[in-house]
Amino acid sequence: MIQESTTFLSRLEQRWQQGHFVCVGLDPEYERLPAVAREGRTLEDALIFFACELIDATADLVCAYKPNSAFYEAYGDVGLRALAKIISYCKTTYPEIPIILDAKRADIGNTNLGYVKSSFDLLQADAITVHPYLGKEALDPFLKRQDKGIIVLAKTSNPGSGEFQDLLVGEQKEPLYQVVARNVARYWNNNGNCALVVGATYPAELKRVREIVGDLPLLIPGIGAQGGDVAATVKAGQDSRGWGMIINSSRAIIYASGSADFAQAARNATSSLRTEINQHRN
Ligand SMILES: O=c1ccn([C@@H]2O[C@H](COP(=O)(O)O)[C@@H](O)[C@H]2O)c(=O)[nH]1
Repeated sequence: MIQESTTFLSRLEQRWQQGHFVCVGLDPEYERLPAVAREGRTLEDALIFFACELIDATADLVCAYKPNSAFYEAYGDVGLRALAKIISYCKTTYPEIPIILDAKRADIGNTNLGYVKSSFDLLQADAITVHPYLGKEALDPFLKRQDKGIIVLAKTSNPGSGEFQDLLVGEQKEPLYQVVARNVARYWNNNGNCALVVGATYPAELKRVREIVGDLPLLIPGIGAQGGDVAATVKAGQDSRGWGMIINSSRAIIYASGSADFAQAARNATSSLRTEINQHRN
């Protein structure tokens, strides 16, 4: 039996209630880390130091953290150990803040059991991003985890996302991303643990997804380095309560300064984004 107060969604809602909608993306590239993080440290320790300093500097301002596994996998065992330690640090120090592992997993059912084990049971992430291409049946091992968040790609933020996602499909000739959004909200969310990814770079599509899915949570990347507009994002993305948004920014926050003051600069950038978001909420 899962205690409702410990689920991904309940913790997210507690953060929203306090006006927190920014998700800081923890996507470190060693070469871009400030000298103060690199000097005198191993690669593993530098990644950990950088991320934990960012977490300490922003924890009172965010609704979630989102490490993208690619940035850690790129460093092999060292990176994966760093990722595990960063997640463990955050969960121990700030247990109220959910951690989204951006890994865009999904395979056939029994292979997904491996992904579920590695992301939720070993790494202890609270939510994971998955792609919908294999369908609900295959994703069941993820969807069964009532305590976790299953965040399905619908309309991604990249310039070429329309190649497949905008294809008109089915009897209604609807864009594929809208069919994904509807199916996830209607048929996949039996455990109340689903969310969708919709890029801030597509505010019209974001608005349409919000109309389709009601109050389902939306992870919205594309603010900051990708140029998404905050006002348009909030207008289109907020739910009936003025909540429902996990607005991610990675590079614009974590590299706000390349110097010793990087953590304070990240705090300032997070705080400005938080203020701007709240200015545009109903
Ligand atoms: O549609 C998507 C899905 C995921 N992402 C990821 O979010 C961050 C964005 O980083 P920025 O530095 O703020 O651009 C990154 O991890 C992406 O892989 C996305 O951008 N768009």
